[in-house]
Amino acid sequence: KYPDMYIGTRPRKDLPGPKGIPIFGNLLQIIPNIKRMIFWMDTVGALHGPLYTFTMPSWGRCIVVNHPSWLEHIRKNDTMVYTKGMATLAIFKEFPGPMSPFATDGTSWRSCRKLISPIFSVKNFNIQVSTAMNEIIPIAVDMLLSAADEGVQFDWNNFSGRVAISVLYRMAFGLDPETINPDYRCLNEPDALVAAMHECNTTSSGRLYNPIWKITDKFCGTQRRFNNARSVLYETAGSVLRKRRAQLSSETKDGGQTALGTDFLSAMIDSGLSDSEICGTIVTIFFAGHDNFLNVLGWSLYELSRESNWLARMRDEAFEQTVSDSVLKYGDISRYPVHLAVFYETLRLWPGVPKNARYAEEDDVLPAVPEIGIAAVKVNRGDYVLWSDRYMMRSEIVWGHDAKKFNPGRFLDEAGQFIKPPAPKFHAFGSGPRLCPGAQLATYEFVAIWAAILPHLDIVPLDNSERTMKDSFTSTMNGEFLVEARRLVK
Ligand code: HEM
Repeated sequence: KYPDMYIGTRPRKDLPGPKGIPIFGNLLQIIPNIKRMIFWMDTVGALHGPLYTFTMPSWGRCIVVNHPSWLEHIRKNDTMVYTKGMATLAIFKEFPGPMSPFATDGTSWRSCRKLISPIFSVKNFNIQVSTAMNEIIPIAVDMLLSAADEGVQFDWNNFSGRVAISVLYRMAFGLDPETINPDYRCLNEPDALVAAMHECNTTSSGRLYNPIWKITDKFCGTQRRFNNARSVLYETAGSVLRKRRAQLSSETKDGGQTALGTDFLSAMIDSGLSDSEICGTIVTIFFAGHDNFLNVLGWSLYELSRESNWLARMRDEAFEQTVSDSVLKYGDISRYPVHLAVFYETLRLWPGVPKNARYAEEDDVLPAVPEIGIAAVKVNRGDYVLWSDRYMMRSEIVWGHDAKKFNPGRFLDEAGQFIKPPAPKFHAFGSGPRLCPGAQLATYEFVAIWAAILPHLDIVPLDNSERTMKDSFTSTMNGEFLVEARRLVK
């Protein structure tokens, strides 16, 4: 009954795809690729095109739908007709946790998005984000200058990860996590938060295509390491929250006005959220904001060091726009079209979530795509639809003949103004109801940090050869990215 597919799945003779074996479907092809699924999907996509199918335990029937027209349809119906599905939800419920929009669908998802909204809608968002950046950027630049003066080599990804944590921590709590300081030697100090983020992210993404992760993780010690790392994150959030609540209640007892402050924590306390809701939201923000910012800083340097004319244009823009030594404000980023174009182009080639999936709660039909000669596609209730932003955003069908080339110029008009690409053609921040709420924040962070570094420093990778990414939730660079910082001779 199941000649080439996983037991319980329905045959799909109308779709191409790699041939499986009875009962197990494509599991034997997937097992060696569990930790490199993105590359396996690239290889299978090169053979079968943008639409193909495979089956495996715990997921069942998977249909790969690598075209923006299908994504547009799926993502409009996200959280209701298409949900994350049990296989993925089980992983996200462990981390970032059950209170997170990543781990919920339908009405629970709506409540979780609401919990997170005070952060993105508070009136003084401009002030709190700009304040955090104003504090961290001078420290980061001083650290780079100290590395330049000593002529030391360091890992740019280590630097970027620490900047990412520092910015998030300051925005969340209005405090300095002391992850980075003006002396480059801080990069050699172990940092509990950075290590915990790394452990939670790597373990979670390694679970995605491992149908028996609950068993394997228990026996190889991963579960214990993961639990410890997750506790570090929740306890950090919990202890800052307890202190803040104690401070607020002593101010109230004294009969004074409580000064809530302008950080995310204050915004959430002010909206009446419970302790567990606040801690869950803070951990979600760390999960969502850390890796992606680290990655885009790394991949932008990688691309810019191979296309130095764009680096020169960014530097010219930074010199022209910088009127004083202060860090640019949140509202100033539209004056940096080249920085914006580089940010978007980096994310096009190295998207935030390179592969993703949804579970069909109902029977559905994906629209025909006549330009690639594909008729409407039936999706059965219980199927998973999978897509690879990496595949689509490097696809010549979607982005034209130079799709694989780093060319920020595609996002600039003739007058040099930035043109924001439409979603879901540009899908690095997702689309539909689950569109990334941190997109503007990340854009600002990117522009602010590069505009502060470039007038003072050259960051030079030691090895300019081609680099690859690891298979993880995000486009994480494989290995260290060793660089030297050099003071700019004016
Ligand atoms: C370059 C930086 C970033 C990129 C490329 C990025 C990308 C994405 C993508 C692709 C999604 C959709 C995932 C899905 O549909 O399954 C997403 C969701 C999300 N992002 Fe971002 N992100 C970035 C930065 C941030 C930051 C800085 C924050 C917050 C501080 C943030 C908060 C979130 C949240 C909370 C969600 C969950 C949305 C939901 O499921 O409703 N992101 N992000």
